[in-house]
Formats: sequence, structure tokens, C-alpha cells
Amino acid sequence: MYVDIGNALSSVATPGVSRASLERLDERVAAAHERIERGIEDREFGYAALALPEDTDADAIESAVEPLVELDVDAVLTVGIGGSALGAATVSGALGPGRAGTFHLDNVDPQRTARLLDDLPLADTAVHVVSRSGTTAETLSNFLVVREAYEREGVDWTERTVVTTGPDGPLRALSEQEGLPALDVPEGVPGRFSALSTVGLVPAAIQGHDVAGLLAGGRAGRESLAGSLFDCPAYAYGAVSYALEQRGATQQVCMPYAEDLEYFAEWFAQLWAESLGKDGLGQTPVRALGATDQHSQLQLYRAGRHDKQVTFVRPRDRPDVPIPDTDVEGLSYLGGSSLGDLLDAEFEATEASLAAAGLPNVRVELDALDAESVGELLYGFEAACVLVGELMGVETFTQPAVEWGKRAARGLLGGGEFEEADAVAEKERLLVE
Ligand SMILES: O=P(O)(O)OC[C@H]1O[C@](O)(CO)[C@@H](O)[C@@H]1O
Repeated sequence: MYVDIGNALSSVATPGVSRASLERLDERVAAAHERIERGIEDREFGYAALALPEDTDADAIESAVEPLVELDVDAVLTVGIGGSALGAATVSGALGPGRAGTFHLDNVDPQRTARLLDDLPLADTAVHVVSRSGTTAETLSNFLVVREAYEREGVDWTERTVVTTGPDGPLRALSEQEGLPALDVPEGVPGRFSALSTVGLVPAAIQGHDVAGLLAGGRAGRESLAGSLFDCPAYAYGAVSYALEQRGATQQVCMPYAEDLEYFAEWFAQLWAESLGKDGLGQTPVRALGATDQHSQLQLYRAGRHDKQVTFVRPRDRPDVPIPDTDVEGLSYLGGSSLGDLLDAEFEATEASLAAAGLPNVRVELDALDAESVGELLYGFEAACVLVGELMGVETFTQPAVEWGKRAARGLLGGGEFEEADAVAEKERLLVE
């Protein structure tokens, strides 16, 4: 992973960070790194995420999915939500379909769920049900609906389902009751940090992707951690993001220049928001995609408030597609080049456009969208997030603010008496029709 922070320096951007400030901040980075290292070594709650490349058992994943691989499925359906779906979506999105395409039920929109289950060839679809707690209403509801769809079609869902969950709870009980292959979620690792574990790697294994390579990339990320932001790409990214937020960049636009990294931006949004959105602080993650969003959001990024940092993420190498020659007036300059040339030119132009407007931006590059590079990218952003949490002094690994809504929803569904549900009924109303 390569991180270029040049366009975030105060000589270029407003807000920006001076080299002198980075030098001073580096002392705090060194102390934070020591704290992080202790947390990793002791497998402390949360910090254990940064030990996943060495703790995740690739063989256990491969053997658990072997029966599904032998079925030679055409599709893998992940039933999960938040970090229990986005890691897998990011890995499989970045690496492509492999032996099977991937689909995700990570919402409870009945129209979408019904349409997806109608479209999927259930006899040739494996199901990975993932829930750390084993109690998440959306995941369990979707799984009950999926199971009924299989039964309605007379397809044995038990032969096509693997479960990843915690040591107890309804989902663990169901896997034991039905004799399903069941994997463990990594202990002490919040879902948003669990992409390089059973949670994120089971679909990739079914697809035939290089799980060992993904973990090797994670190990490369682990080995890159160092006591200085000038020696560690992940910490350089984290430190600059922290410093920019301190100077007013309260939004973090994650803008990959690769269609296959679109889910990465979704994954990043949960990682950054759920880890750092605390005590009235935290950058608001914005998902964008290059080159597409140059034709929609770039106007705001370049000419709107200077309350944003833009992070570009791109592979340095990728397959290419030539653009045929043409004698069409005004288009001939495109002929003979390639879509990759165009994408690269548009990226460089957009990066320069933001720098010329003084909008801070950071370039993150990986060699290619291959297993090792993707593993290192995920690890690097997780490590960057942990560093920012240390520098901010927040509880990086918990997410208490999401519980209020869960209690209200459960109360509305008759799942118990919750005062939060009462608040729903007391909503201030001013309906305009
Ligand atoms: O894996 P589980 O327990 O179903 O949780 C799913 C998601 O819900 C959250 O707990 C938030 O409600 C996320 O942190 C997590 O990734």
C-alpha cells in the first residue's frame, strides 16, 4: 500500500497540515503505536483485529466450505448486515466472481429480498449466514425467509448453508440443531474490523479466491506498522486524516478509481463512522466513485466548503480495454488510447483539480486488485482507523449509539417494553401533502 499525503500539506491545501505539525504529531504517533502494539500482543478487545492475519485459520475456512465447493455452486449469498456483510462484499467485489458470483442480503427491504430470491438459482446457491451476536433482527429475519424459499423450492438448504457466529445465541443454536457447518467469529474483534477473518473470507473461499494471499497481504500490513508516520503508510493516512479533521475537514470522501472497489467505500464508511463517530467528533464518511462521480459530486468537492478531505484509492495496474480508432470529429483523440488511459488521466486531472482549489486530498495506491494487495489495503485502513481512535482518545471498538434505535424498533415489534419505542409515538408532526 502506498500513501501520498503531499496534497494534504498546508503548502497546497486549506485546511492543510504543515510538515512541522506532522513532525510534532509524530511523537504522539509513536506513543500510540506502542499502545497499539501492546494491544495486539495481548489480543486486547478490538486491538485483536490487527492480529487477524496471524490468527485466522485459512485451512479451517477452506475445509468448512469444501462441501459447498463440491456442489459447484454458481452463487454465494451472504446473509448478514454491517461488518458481517461488508467485509465479504469488499473482498469478493475487489477480487471478482471467481467460481461463483456473490450476492448480499444486508437489508430487510421485502421487495429487494423477494426479487433476489426469485432471481437466484437456489439449488446452485450457497448461503453464508453471519452474525457475531447471533441475534441481529435483520439477519435472522432474512435467514428465516431464505430458508423458507429453499424449502418452498424443495432444495435442501442445510446442504448449502454455512454459519459464522459467536459461541452462543439463536444462530449458534440453529446451526447445532440442523448440523450446519459453523465457523467462529474472531474473539474480541468488532464486525467492522473482521474482514480478514471467517466473517469476510468464507465467500471468497467458496469462490476459489486466494484466502492465504489475502492473509499474507494482511501480514504485510502488520509488518508495516512502525513508530513513525513517515515509515508507515497506514499511520501516515491516519495521522493526516486526524490532523485534517482537527483543522476543519469534518468529512472524509472515499473515492476509489476502480469499479470493483465500490464496496470498499461502503466498508470504509462503516469502519470510519462506527469507530470514530463519538463524543461529538469523527469525520463523516462520504462514498464516491471515480470517474463516475466527477460528473455528479466533484462540483461540491472543488467549489463547496473546505470541510472535506478526499481520499483516492486506486490500483497501479489493471487489465485494460483499447478504445477503437475513430474518425468522428472531436473524438479522434480518444481513438487508439484505452479506457485505462482515460481513467488514469481523469484521476490525475481530478486530483490536480482539487489541489489547485486547495482542497486536501490523499492518494492511496495498491499494486493491483489481487489477493495480497487487497488484504494489505483492508489491514492498512483498519490500522489507520485504530491510530486515529488513539489520537482522538475515543472508544474505537464500541458502538453504543446504535443501540437506541434497536431498542425502539424491538419495542415497536412487540419484542419488549422499551421507552425508546414510546418516543416514536411522541414524534413532533408537521405533515405537508
Ligand atoms: O454481526 P452482528 O452481531 O449481527 O452485528 C452486525 C452489525 O451490527 C452492529 O453491531 C451495529 O448494530 C455492527 O457493529 C455490526 O457489524
